[in-house]
Amino acid sequence: MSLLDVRKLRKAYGALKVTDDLDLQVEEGEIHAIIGPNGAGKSTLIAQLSGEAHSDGGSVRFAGTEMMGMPMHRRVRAGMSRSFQITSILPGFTALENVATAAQARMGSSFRFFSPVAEEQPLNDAALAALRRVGLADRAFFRAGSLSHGEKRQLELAIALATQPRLLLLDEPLAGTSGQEADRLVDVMKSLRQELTLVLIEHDMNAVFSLADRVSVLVYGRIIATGTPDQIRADPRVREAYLGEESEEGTDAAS
Ligand SMILES: Nc1ncnc2c1ncn2[C@@H]1O[C@H](COP(=O)(O)OP(=O)(O)OP(=O)(O)O)[C@@H](O)[C@H]1O
Repeated sequence: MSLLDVRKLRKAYGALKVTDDLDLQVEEGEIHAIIGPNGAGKSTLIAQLSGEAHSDGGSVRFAGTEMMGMPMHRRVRAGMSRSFQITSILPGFTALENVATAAQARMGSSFRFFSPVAEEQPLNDAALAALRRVGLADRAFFRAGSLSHGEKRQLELAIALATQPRLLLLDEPLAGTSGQEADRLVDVMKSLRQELTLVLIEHDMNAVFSLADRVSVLVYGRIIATGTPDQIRADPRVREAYLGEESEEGTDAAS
């Protein structure tokens, strides 16, 4: 049984079918990248999986349980969490406070790790562990606003990790980073493979092909191919629909 089993997922904006009977299977422990041209529906898919966006139909089974109709905080408690954009970080609060408060808010106050609210130590311990996990422990007491762009992206990861997910959904975790910052984030994601399953949307093809165990290609709201990076590179349907000649040079084919 796949950890995440998506069948016939649908969502339309008026006449525009953004996800169109989409099927996707994600296996436990893998890093699964979703690539596709601009406007293919990647962000919408992540929002539908996390419960942030309503779906018109279909099934999203996570660890054997149907998630459709469940609000986001219940999916988080079930073990499915997504990272949020830098804009959700509170610049005047420390990195530690950001992780602790955001994780608590996402799970609701009744979650076992973070209740009762009056008892802050377990909350701070969990937040610190998450910061350590992404290599940001030495910035725990720095104001989030003073962190570099790459560190803010690490902080986003820590916030998502503090909810102790079994499956982590990442929407462009490398956006806006380059060089060493991107390399550091790729290393952090690789190290997470041992303990959780990652689904990520990413435009940086070099990162995708070095990081992912499997890649799914989304075009016009449907997954047209799933396979290892080598299989995807060699797939004529993918080349025709999406990758084109740019992939041969290892450039960013999606932007
Ligand atoms: N709230 C909305 N209302 C109407 N149309 C929307 C809405 N959100 C997204 N769309 C449309 O749905 C399509 C898919 O958008 P989405 O952002 O999911 O694509 P994407 O693959 O993530 O694109 P990109 O790679 O550019 O981020 C686009 O045509 C977009 O214009």
